[in-house]
Amino acid sequence: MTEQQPLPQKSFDPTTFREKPVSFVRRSGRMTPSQERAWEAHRERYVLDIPHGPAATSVAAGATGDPAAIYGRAAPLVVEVGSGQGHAILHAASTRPDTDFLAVEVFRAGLARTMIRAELADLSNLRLAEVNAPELLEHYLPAGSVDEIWVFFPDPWAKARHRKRRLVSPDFARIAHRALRPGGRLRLATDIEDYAEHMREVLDDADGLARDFPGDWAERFAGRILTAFEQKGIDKGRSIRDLSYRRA
Ligand SMILES: C[S@@+](CC[C@H](N)C(=O)[O-])C[C@H]1O[C@@H](n2cnc3c(N)ncnc32)[C@H](O)[C@@H]1O
Repeated sequence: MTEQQPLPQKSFDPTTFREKPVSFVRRSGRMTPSQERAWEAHRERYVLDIPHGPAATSVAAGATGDPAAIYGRAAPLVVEVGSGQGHAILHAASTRPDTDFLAVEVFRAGLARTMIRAELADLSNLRLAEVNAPELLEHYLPAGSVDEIWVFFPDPWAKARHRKRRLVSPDFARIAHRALRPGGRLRLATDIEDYAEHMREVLDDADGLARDFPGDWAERFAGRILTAFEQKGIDKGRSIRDLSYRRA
């Protein structure tokens, strides 16, 4: 009798396993020696110590954070999803000392750059989180605790088979609605026309979020500085589309 061979199994990788598709492919995260040094020296001051779940950038079940305890005061909170190198949030944190800011990014070298500039400016109203942003907004932060969520130039995932990875989805709209306080805002910008239209369609349909602009697109949000990333889009002749939604 021949023994039946087991079918080859896909191996289970606990560092990438998740229930839902994510909007990023984690880059190597390799840092320069000076970024490594800064990361070690200042992570305690700036990086939230969030317990991870099954994936390296997930939020462990039951992990929560209290903004008043994190910043040592009660102040409006702005969360930037996918802060990249931190240009927008560093500018905002240094010009608005009465507001607290949280940069959420899965790319550690980007966070290290943000941290170096935060430390140079001695910013006490900025923190960094190295996690998948939707999980932080859905589980870690208390419901109604965020004044503004910023999503500037999210990865477009242009190919049809990758669309499910787009950050802005009906599920994200629900998560943003939960995290925002009543009257809070979700601000977005992109240089990819098709993604701009997708975002507007999804968010127009979302329960509890209302368009906060007349006409087709929002005005450029004055607090959003021009980043190198945006400049590249402009150089390619792309239109920059802003959107703004208010939580009922
Ligand atoms: C195209 S870049 C834009 C960066 C920045 N907002 C800017 O305008 O320069 C998108 C960034 O979002 C980050 N990102 C994508 N999905 C994310 C997620 N689910 N959680 C946290 N960061 C994410 C990526 O690592 C990447 O750095």
